[in-house]
Amino acid sequence: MGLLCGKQPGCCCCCCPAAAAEEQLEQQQRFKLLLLGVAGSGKTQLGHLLSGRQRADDDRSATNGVRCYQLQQQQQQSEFAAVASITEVGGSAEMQRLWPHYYASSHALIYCYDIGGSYEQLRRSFELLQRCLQHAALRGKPVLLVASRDSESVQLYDIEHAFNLEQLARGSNCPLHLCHMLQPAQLRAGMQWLLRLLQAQAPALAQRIKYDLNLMSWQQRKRTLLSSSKLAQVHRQRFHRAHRKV
Ligand SMILES: Nc1nc2c(ncn2[C@@H]2O[C@H](COP(=O)(O)OP(=O)(O)OP(=O)(O)O)[C@@H](O)[C@H]2O)c(=O)[nH]1
Ligand SMILES: [Mg+2]
Repeated sequence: MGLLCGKQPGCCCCCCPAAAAEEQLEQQQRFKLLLLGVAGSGKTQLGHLLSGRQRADDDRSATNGVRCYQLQQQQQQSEFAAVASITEVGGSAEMQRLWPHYYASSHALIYCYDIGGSYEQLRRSFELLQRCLQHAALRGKPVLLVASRDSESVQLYDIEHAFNLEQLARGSNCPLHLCHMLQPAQLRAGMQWLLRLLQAQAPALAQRIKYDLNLMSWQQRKRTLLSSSKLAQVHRQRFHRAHRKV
């Protein structure tokens, strides 16, 4: 005879399969989005837009570290409810060194670029994106590519063709969608595309993130162990040399 839950039918304790399924569903619809792009590309601006927060007039400084935003999608506004936490990491050369630390725990990438920038600036920005997507912990994850600022002469399809973005996406196996930050309907459709994809891939992505995080912590432990054993070896060598001399 198995143990029965003593609570009312439909209760939400951990022993109910219904509660476990609900918890799993909840976890599946909570997504972590990483917001990257070169310095001044509009990440902080976009974070405020997506979270519906007003950016203070005196808040114009570069992000030195990370900034977090929350996005809540209600079921009434869309086919499903979802909560996304968005983490912006600063885009300066120094901050870019931090980026890889956030890849493994993220479900998807939102990448900002200034569409009004020169060809050279755009080329550098997409080269950087390519390097990000080649990282093992980002490969295959969905990417929302968001243009900031106005540019009457350049359209999204010009960018797509000039920088061969389709091939970039195929090369890293990352589904890619382009939109413009200053076009509310486009941005909304872009976020819908991203969240729908994340919802469809939620169980597989959850497994992948767990695996990548375990791998990361194991590699960290291995490095610590190796460096401490190296220290021990140096200590032994010193001792042996002194011993031989005697
Ligand atoms: N007019 C206009 N200004 C923008 C737009 N996007 C960003 N800006 C301005 O450009 C400046 C830099 O934008 P941020 O959003 O702070 O850039 P960031 O990518 O967060 O930069 P870092 O934090 O330094 O990596 C800010 O003063 C913004 O007000 C845009 O689409 N239009
Ligand atoms: Mg910023």
